[in-house]
Amino acid sequence: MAEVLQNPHVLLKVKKELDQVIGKGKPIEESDINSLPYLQAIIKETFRMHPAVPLLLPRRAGSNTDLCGFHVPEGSQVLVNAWAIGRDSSIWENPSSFMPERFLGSEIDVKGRDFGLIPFGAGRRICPGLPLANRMLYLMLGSLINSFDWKLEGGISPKEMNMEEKFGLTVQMAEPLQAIPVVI
Ligand code: HEM
Repeated sequence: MAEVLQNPHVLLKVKKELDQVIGKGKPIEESDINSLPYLQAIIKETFRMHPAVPLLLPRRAGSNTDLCGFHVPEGSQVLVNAWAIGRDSSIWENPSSFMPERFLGSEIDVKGRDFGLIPFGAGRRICPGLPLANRMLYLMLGSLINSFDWKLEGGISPKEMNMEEKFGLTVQMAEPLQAIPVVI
């Protein structure tokens, strides 16, 4: 939501998509999600830049392994930095820019098969809540955007928003977003 409000051109574009596919102010149904490619791209782009669990869950190396020139001894704790992967310029063009368009027409998804985008992890310990979370995100974000217009509290402009992050097991905005819904 913060990225959408910070990028008014993205907000305009997704509002237009929602208006055309669902109709202004109407609630979103699960069956609508497939017809909303730009909303889907916004969620993927948000996961790329702001994975909620930035280091996934720790792993332990089951055996001695050589990986990309590094020796990983058996029993080592291994952390996978999904946050850094999402900002890696060898994988993503302009990694610091919020550009949902990069996912339009792309096959990349968040289900653990594209290692450049693993907000739910991958492999045997992938998040079991993925199917639920993924659906809920579209319904929540899409409904908030389609049901209201939004203004930033204190009359600040999108450029003045503080987008700094606070790291921990999960990552959050350092300064929580304060936005006011305006009934359409
Ligand atoms: C946007 C929402 C969510 C995100 C981004 C997320 C992300 C993650 C990540 C990154 C992991 C670690 C996976 C790994 O290390 O490979 C994880 C594990 C897990 N998640 Fe989620 N999750 C979300 C929602 C949920 C929900 C809704 C549930 C339950 C209904 C859930 C239950 C779990 C459980 C039980 C694990 C541990 C799995 C294991 O270690 O075997 N998550 N999640």
